[in-house]
Amino acid sequence: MSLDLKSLVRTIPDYPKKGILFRDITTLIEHPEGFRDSVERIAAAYRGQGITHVAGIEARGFIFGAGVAIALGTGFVPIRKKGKLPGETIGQNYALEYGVDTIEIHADVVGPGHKVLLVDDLIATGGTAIAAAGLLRRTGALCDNAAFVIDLPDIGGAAKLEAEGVRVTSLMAFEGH
Ligand SMILES: O=P(O)(O)OC[C@H]1O[C@H](OP(=O)(O)OP(=O)(O)O)[C@H](O)[C@@H]1O
Ligand SMILES: Nc1ncnc2[nH]cnc12
Repeated sequence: MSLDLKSLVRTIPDYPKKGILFRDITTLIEHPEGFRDSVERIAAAYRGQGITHVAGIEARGFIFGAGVAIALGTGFVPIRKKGKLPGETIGQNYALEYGVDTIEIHADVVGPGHKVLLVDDLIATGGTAIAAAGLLRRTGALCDNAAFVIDLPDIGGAAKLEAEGVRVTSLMAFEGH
């Protein structure tokens, strides 16, 4: 029988702000089969599709994105929070469910002819992922697929990302906020 990955995600109410139900993946990744199956199920959906790079969003997207890149045999592109990358960067501001932030990539890391799979742990408003896909596309790379461990469909981010022309998959969904 396949492992119930959703049961391994812990929910913590009122973190980091009152009213937020925080979906905590640390309990999923400390479970050996839970971590391995999460990565493998994402990778399985994209094998043979010509993905050249997996891009992961700091910080939780690095955990799953790096694993998926290894599983697919691709390079890994870190999408970092502002000021962390040493080379020339391009950046994008975005709004979070609970604040604002800026993400950056190296300007020369991917470009025309590359097909990038975006990976993150969770999509809520979609602000982070839309900013990330936009950054990758500004390089000339193709970014038409994004994979998440968790979707919060009632917040609507996955639908917004789809409307930007990015096909979205997720391993589980939590209803409500
Ligand atoms: O769909 P959105 O509303 O944009 O929210 C989703 C993003 O929020 C979380 O990251 P966070 O910015 O909290 O950073 P962290 O990974 O460093 O904890 C999560 O890991 C996603 O990247
Ligand atoms: N509800 C939530 N739980 C965990 N991470 C998040 N990032 C944005 N919203 C979140």
